[in-house]
Amino acid sequence: MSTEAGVALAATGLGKRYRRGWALRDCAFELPMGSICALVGPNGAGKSTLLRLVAGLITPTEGEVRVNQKVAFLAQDKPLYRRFTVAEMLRAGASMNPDWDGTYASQLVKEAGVPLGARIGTLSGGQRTRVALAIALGRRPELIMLDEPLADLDPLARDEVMRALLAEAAGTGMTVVLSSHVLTDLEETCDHLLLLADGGVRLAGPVEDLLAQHRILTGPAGLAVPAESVVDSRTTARQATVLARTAAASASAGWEAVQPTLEELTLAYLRAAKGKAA
Ligand SMILES: Nc1ncnc2c1ncn2[C@@H]1O[C@H](COP(=O)(O)OP(=O)(O)OP(=O)(O)O)[C@@H](O)[C@H]1O
Repeated sequence: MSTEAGVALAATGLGKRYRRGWALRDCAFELPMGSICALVGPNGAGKSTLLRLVAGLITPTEGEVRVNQKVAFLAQDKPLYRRFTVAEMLRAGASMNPDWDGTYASQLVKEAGVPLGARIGTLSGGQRTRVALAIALGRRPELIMLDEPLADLDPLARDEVMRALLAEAAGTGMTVVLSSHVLTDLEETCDHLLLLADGGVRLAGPVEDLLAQHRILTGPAGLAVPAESVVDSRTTARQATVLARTAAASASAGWEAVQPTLEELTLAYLRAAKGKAA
């Protein structure tokens, strides 16, 4: 592990066991301050558990996670009171957070075009998310974690929420951890990746480095695969497609090698994890 300076959060040997078994085990990674990190993994991989551990809502069974920044957490169910008006919800935010920046939270709500007098229950999914985001940001966090914030939003609302979030991050230098199943939402926005499967870290690091360390190889079916570095391989009657670790794989005879996109890289690791679990 490198020095703590510039590190937003760092996990070592982190594990959480519920009554039914381990949800997360032997988890180690480090996230630099100011990074925008995609947290991905199949259902039940441990993403929410990890975010809840970082937020301090649950305690680790083993290991530790060190958090060096002031955290806000936007949970999957976006806890907002349906009968409250937006203004009442903002006041509730103020009463629950001693270092609340009310002017800032109200400004974010106004920028989102959400009327302060509207009841939460009458808002669209996108508007509700913007209010929940404004309340999370009203604490002026240095690190914000969002658990599938875009899940129930249409593409336009997803785009708007994402833009609002990234504008905040760019303006403040805030670290962002964003869990999502929609890989295309993450492709253009995230500079770090944390991929979990079966309660373990499968891939972690700067996106640029991870992409540079992998190649997609395509070649005729039956060609000898560079076995030691294969993450995932698929074959049709004519063609084999392999995701291989290390750029050295590009030298393998007969294969055409290109750097994967983030979506291709992530899908290959998710497929590989599913294959192992099956
Ligand atoms: N409070 C809890 N009590 C018992 N088991 C739990 C609890 N929370 C999560 N689990 C279990 O821990 C494992 C990891 O769950 P978690 O919700 O962290 O996964 P996830 O990656 O966020 O999944 P999803 O993508 O479906 O939201 C699952 O097997 C889940 O059933």
